[in-house]
Amino acid sequence: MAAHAVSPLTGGLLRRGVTLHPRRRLLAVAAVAPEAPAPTPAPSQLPPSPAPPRKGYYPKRGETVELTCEALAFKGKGVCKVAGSTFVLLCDGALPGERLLARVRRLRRGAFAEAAKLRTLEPHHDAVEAPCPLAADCGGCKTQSLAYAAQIRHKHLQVRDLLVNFGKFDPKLLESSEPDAILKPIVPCDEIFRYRNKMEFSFGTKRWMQRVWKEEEVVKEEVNEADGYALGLHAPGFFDKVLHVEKCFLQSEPADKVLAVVQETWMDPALRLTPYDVHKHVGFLKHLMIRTGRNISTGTPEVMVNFVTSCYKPDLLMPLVDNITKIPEVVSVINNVNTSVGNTSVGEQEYTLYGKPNITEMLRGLTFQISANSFFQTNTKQADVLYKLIEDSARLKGDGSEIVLDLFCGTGTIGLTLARRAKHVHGYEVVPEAIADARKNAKLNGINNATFVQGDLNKINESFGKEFPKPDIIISDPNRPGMHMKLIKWLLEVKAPRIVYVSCNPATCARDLDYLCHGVKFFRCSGKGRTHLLIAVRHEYHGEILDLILFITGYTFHDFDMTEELFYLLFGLAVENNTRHDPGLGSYWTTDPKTRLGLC
Ligand SMILES: C[S@@+](CC[C@H](N)C(=O)[O-])C[C@H]1O[C@@H](n2cnc3c(N)ncnc32)[C@H](O)[C@@H]1O
Repeated sequence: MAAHAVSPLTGGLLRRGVTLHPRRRLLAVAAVAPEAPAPTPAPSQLPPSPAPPRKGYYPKRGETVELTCEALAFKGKGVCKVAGSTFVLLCDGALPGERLLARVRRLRRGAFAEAAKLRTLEPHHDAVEAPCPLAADCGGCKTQSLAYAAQIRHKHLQVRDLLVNFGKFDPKLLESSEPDAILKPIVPCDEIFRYRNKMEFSFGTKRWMQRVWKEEEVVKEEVNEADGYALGLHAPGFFDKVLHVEKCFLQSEPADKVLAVVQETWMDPALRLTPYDVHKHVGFLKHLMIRTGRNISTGTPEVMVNFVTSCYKPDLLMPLVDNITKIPEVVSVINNVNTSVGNTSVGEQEYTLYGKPNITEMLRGLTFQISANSFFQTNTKQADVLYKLIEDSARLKGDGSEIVLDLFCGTGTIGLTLARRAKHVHGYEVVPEAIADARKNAKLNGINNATFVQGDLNKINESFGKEFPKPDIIISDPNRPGMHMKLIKWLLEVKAPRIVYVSCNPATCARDLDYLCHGVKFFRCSGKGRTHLLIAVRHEYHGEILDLILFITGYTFHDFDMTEELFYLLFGLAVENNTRHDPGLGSYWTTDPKTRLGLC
């Protein structure tokens, strides 16, 4: 299969195996409506007048440019332009409405460039003071100085544009004022700090210093880097530079206590602890992962600390363990040993150095065990809201007659919350440890009508679906690359009356929705009845607030491909005459109206 197209604008993988033309990748952002202009400042406050319009401007690497940020792209990068030019420069830390000085870092196949922000010339609209003193330099949070309401507005715009440009949905139908508008309002998060139940900090040999600005002086990037050990989060765009972090507003207070104790202890020369050098591949400490759960009897926080190291030397870790276990909330200390040169935190071996091998958390009245490497939604409160929405959207009759298929089930959380109202839940997941956790979680909650199977949903064959009855409700919650074409094909063939699609990447979600909703040649559905497609999109920014966006569509299908019905009866989108090649299946996709009506 060809290399995946990685789009910084859309968050990564789009069409599997198809490299999108770089201009096309820009579409998702180019269509974002610019913000309303900021109120005009008094003449005394006016910044120096911008450079004259530069038509046909093309940046040079290393050049310092004055930019205006117009919108936010996926992962919070600012979409910036030089005055008078249409050329897009993506810039970390630039926010809509801001005028800034930046240095051009990379040119991306002539279609757009990446730039590093040097300093603000004029602040953005909706500016708020970032509570974290590291916010301007840390790769963890990118939009802390943007009012939360504005963050939500931008996320909404991004999702809408992705659905229009990649999902091929009619913008009028997406956002009509009718109650059946497809794009529902974002469900915001009540808590905008300390909401993450898991943070992963890196140990590093290159400490990234905070920038100090002197009036009118352009500080060189190199000045920010100094040799020295660090424990913290990566500087934006650098895998080898770590910003030293002593407390983090994203994690729980007990987790902050752990971080502080580790920081006080680990650099003591007497302990002979060394950070792992990602260039030379020497050193011991790789990552510090801190997870926060809840004691199911008392409801108080319980914390797991996971040291990821390059080899197994528990004696070296013991002084750290002794200190952190003085914190009453710490109930588990784990050591994952990862001998590979890669940067992941999953070890080949896992050892429990103190307490229990896992912590617990409660969601929708159920108890879940979480081990160091199992997937668990990172915002517990918002996960509760999401699962409630899923339950509502699934609309199980509650008479115990329906079959639920939970694809990408992780530790079984969604399926288990639905099991109480279903006949049986069948869960599929690739990670064996997650399947083991799912089975344990079923037992822990006295649920006997759930079966969890380990399997790779990217590699399904004709026998998939034979081992369980035809599902009434399918939950699909893939990770960021979205669903494989084989799975989409199977979903279209099985014609479950209801699909709930939960996504953490609106770009691949938009692509999958296009495939699911707008037709694939050779896929035809027959039969009559009501079919609903429900899509819940969990819109996640790295280190940012988790919002939920719920799309609900319903349609009736008759003799045609279910996607045709959706296309014509529900959305009535304009038909284009073009044909796309889908290398995943070796077949052709078409938007030809005759094909869409199943007449081919
Ligand atoms: C976004 S998580 C969802 C987990 C679960 N539904 C939840 O809410 O906790 C996606 C899950 O898909 C699993 N996964 C990723 N690729 C997979 C594949 N090819 N086949 C099956 N499962 C996969 C991951 O291990 C992860 O547990």
